[in-house]
Amino acid sequence: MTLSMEQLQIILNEHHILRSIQEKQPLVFQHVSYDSRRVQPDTLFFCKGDFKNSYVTMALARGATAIVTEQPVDLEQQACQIIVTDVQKAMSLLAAAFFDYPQNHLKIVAITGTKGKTTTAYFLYQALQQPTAKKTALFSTVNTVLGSEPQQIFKSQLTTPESLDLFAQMQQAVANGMRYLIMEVSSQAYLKQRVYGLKYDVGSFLNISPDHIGTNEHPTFANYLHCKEQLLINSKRVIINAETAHVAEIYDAAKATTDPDQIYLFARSSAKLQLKQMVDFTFDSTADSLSENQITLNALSEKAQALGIAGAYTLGITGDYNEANAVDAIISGGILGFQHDQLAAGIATTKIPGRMEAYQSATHGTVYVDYAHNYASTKAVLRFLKDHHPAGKVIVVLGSPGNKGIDRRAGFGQALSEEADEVYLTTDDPAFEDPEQIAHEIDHHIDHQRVQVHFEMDRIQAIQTAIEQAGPDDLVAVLGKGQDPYQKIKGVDTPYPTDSSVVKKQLQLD
Ligand SMILES: CC(=O)N[C@H]1[C@@H](OP(=O)(O)OP(=O)(O)OC[C@H]2O[C@@H](n3ccc(=O)[nH]c3=O)[C@H](O)[C@@H]2O)O[C@H](CO)[C@@H](O)[C@@H]1O[C@H](C)C(=O)N[C@@H](C)C(=O)N[C@H](CCC(=O)O)C(=O)O
Ligand SMILES: Nc1ncnc2c1ncn2[C@@H]1O[C@H](COP(=O)(O)OP(=O)(O)OP(=O)(O)O)[C@@H](O)[C@H]1O
Repeated sequence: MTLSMEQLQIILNEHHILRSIQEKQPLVFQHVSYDSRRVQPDTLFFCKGDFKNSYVTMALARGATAIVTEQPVDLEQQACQIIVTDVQKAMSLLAAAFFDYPQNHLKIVAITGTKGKTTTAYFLYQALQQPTAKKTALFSTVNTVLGSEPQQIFKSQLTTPESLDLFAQMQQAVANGMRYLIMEVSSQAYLKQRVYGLKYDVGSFLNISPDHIGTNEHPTFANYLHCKEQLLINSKRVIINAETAHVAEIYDAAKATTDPDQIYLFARSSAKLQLKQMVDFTFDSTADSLSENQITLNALSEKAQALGIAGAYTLGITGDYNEANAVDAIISGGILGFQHDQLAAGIATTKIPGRMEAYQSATHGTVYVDYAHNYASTKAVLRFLKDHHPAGKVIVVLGSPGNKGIDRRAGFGQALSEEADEVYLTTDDPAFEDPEQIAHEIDHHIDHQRVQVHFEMDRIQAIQTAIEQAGPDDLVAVLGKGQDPYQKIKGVDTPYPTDSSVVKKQLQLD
C-alpha cells in the first residue's frame, strides 16, 4: 500500500479540501498515521483532534515525511506541511486511496439508529454466515470481525473506527477473502467525518430519540438527526423503520439521493403510522415470551414481494423491541439477494453479547444483564420484562456515565419511575465525575412514592446485594454495561469483571 504526493494532490483538489502545500516534495508514502507514537519512516502524518505541536515533532523524529493539518504548525525544522480545510475529511479520502479502495470489493450494509444497531448487525451477521459461506465481516460496538479465523475477531474500540483504521480493516477483510461487510455507523462517525466519501450498498435507519447530545458529542438534537441522515444520502438502497420519530423528514432525506423504488419502509402491523400508505413490509409477533420470540413478515408492495423474504421467523433473542431489529436485518439480507430459507436459520440462532442475557436462580428469581443505557432502551427493556413477570418486583441495578450524556440521568429517573419497584444506583463509567453525585442526580428524577432507592457505588456489591435481596418471583435487571470489561475512571479503563461474570459468580453458575 502506498500513496504518492501527486495522487494526494489530485484527490484533495477534486474535493476542494486543499489550501496549500508548504515545502512540497515528490514523496511516496509507505504508511499513514494519526498517532505520533505509531509513526514509522515514510509516514504521512495527520494532525487531528485535541492536538499538540509536540506530536508533530515526535512524528518527524520517527520518520514522518509530511503532515496534513488545518493550521500550519510552528516548527523549528523545515517540513512538508499539507494545509487542508478539513483534516478529518482529508484523512478519510486519503485513507481510502492508500488502502486501494477496499470498499470496491465488498457489499456493504450500514446501520444507524439510536438503539438497536448492534443487535441488528448481529442478526444480519449471523443470518449471512451460511449463505455467504462465512465471507461476512463485521464492524460493531462489540466485536470487529475481519475473517473467520479466531485471531481475525477482536473487541472493538469504537462503534465506527477512525477512517484510517476503518479502511485498513476493510483492506484486511478483503485480503482475508471477505465479500460482505456489515457496519454500525454512529452519528459521531459523521460528525467526525470518519466515513467521509464512503458509499454503502444498503443503509438502514432504525430509530431516533434524544441521546449523545452534549460536550464532545452533538451540540443539538437537530445536529444529531442531521448526522444520522447522512448515512441514507450515501446509500444506494435504503431501509427505514416507519415507526421512527421524524420519519417524514428521514424519508425525504433518503429520497434526495435515492430513487423511492429503492427505499423500503417497514413497521409493526398494528402501528399508527404517518406514512402508512408507503409501507412495504409489516410484521406481527406470533410468540413473545421470556423464552420465545417469533414473528411473521408480510410483504405488501411489489418490490417487497420480489425479495422473497416474507414468512415466519424465530428470533434467537427475546424482547419485543428486538423484532424490528430482526426485520431490518432480514430486509437487508433480502436486498443483498438472499431469501427467506437462507436467512431464517441464522436469525433463529443469533445471540448478542451483553444484550438480554438471562440467568435463572432457584431462590432469587431471574437476573437479566442488558446494555440499556438511556431512557428509550431502559424503558423498552423494563416494560418487556415487567409484562412477563407480573408476580414479582422489578429490581434494577444501574448508574449513568460521567462527563457525557448528562440528560440520560433524567431519562433513567423517568424510566425507573415508570417501570421499576426498586433500584440500586451505582457506578457506570464515572470518568472524572463523582459516581455518588451522578447517582443523586438520577435519584432527583425518581418518583419515591413508587420506587425504593438504594445507593451502593461498588458495582459488584450492588449486583450481589440486589440478587441476595430478590425473592423467587422477582426479576433483577443489571443495566448499562453489557459485556464491558472495564469502568472508565479518570481517563483510565479500569478492569472490571463484566456484569455477566459478577451475576454468574453470585448465582454460582460458573
Ligand atoms: C470525541 C471523539 O470522537 N473523540 C475521538 C477522537 O479523539 P481526538 O481526535 O480528539 O483524539 P485524541 O485522543 O484527543 O488525541 C488527538 C490526536 O493526537 C494524537 N496523539 C495523541 C498522543 C500522542 O502522544 N501522540 C499523538 O499523535 C492522537 O492519536 C489523536 O489523533 O479520535 C480518537 C481516536 O484517535 C477516539 O478514540 C476519540 O473517541 C473518544 C474516545 C470517544 O469517546 N468517542 C465517542 C464519543 C465515540 O466516538 N462514540 C461513537 C459511538 C456513539 C454511539 O453510541 O452512537 C463511536 O463511533 O464509537
Ligand atoms: N429497537 C430498539 N428500541 C429500543 N431499545 C432497544 C432497541 N434495540 C435494542 N434496544 C435496547 O438498547 C440496548 C442496546 O442495543 P444495541 O446495542 O443493539 O443498540 P446500539 O444502537 O448499538 O446502542 P449504542 O449506540 O448505545 O451502542 C439493548 O441492550 C436494549 O436494551
